[in-house]
Amino acid sequence: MQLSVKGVVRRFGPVAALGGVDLDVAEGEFLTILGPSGSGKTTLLKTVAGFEVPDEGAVLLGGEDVTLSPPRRRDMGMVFQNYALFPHMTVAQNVAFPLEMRRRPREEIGRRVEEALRLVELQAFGARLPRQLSGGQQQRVALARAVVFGPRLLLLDEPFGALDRKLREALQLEVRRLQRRLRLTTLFITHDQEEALIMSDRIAVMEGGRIEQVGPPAELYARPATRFVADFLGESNLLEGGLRDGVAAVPGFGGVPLPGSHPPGAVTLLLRPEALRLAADAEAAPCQGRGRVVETIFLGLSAKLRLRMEGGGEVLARVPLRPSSPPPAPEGATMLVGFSPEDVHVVPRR
Ligand SMILES: Nc1ncnc2c1ncn2[C@@H]1O[C@H](COP(=O)(O)OP(=O)(O)OP(=O)(O)O)[C@@H](O)[C@H]1O
Repeated sequence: MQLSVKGVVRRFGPVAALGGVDLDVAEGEFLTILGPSGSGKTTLLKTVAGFEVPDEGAVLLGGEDVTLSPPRRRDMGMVFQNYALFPHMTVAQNVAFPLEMRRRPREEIGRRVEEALRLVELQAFGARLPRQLSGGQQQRVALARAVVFGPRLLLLDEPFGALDRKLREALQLEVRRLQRRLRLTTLFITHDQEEALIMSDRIAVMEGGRIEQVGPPAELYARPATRFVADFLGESNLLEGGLRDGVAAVPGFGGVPLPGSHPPGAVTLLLRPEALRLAADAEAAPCQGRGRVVETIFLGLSAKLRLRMEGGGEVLARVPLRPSSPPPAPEGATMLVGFSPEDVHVVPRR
């Protein structure tokens, strides 16, 4: 169901955990709140869930003002990182719990629990106790319990935080498939930018109790609206330069002619590591400089190189590797570094 957060402020003494948040989540959308620790993600989620009452502003669910409704009236499904299952209840009893609370008929409960367990591929585990399951299986039970009653909204707060990487990746895809299949409007919280990029229809980047930018992953990655977003989402080279007549003077690279029109003055240019070309690959690049490799990190599919530019500054380059590629350049090597101005994004200043 459609969710609107309007001008929400939440203060804890002198701290404004939320400093005026506006956010719309469309019906069926998977929206991720991404931000560093302390940026206000959990406070925002709690406000939506009804565990926090905002000092100002409103929360609307399907157009209905629920700002003052208690959590149980909001009909939201929730999964938290440590949202423990009831340890003394079986898996099936855990999943049945929200239906029991709603006093659904026995026959319906049996049918829905079975359906929900099938959705998370745990139909054979109904009789087990939570402690007889792995961490990933427990989170799948929590997920089944969150969706079994057909919630109006699904809230996920770092639900994979405690799991190892492989399991995390498998569950990310599983949650996404389930969310699409049930067309559940979902608010997901993470501080992991990679996870946000993988899962979301849109991402809202939070910092200091405010939303810095909201948009589809590819848009935020390619055209961040602030320096913070550019830096937080993905890896970045943020080059400072002076702009005159459409050409930015960037240390290490000389003049960079910028596409589009920009007022003269100081500019910040974003250049993603994969936009940089090295050595022979850089020969045809319109913007060039020379750099000395100060660090090489082999990553399997690619290599990451940190280069100190002649003329000042450091850049990070990422070069794809094939099985037949020669090993990436060793530390100490000096090489041509180039890029094309089309791959540059001018980060707006505010
Ligand atoms: N109950 C509270 N009392 C006082 N301050 C609080 C309370 N809850 C949150 N805060 C403060 O509000 C700010 C936002 O906290 P919040 O937990 O929402 O951040 P977060 O982005 O979820 O962080 P994390 O990723 O570490 O969970 C922080 O400065 C935090 O210290």
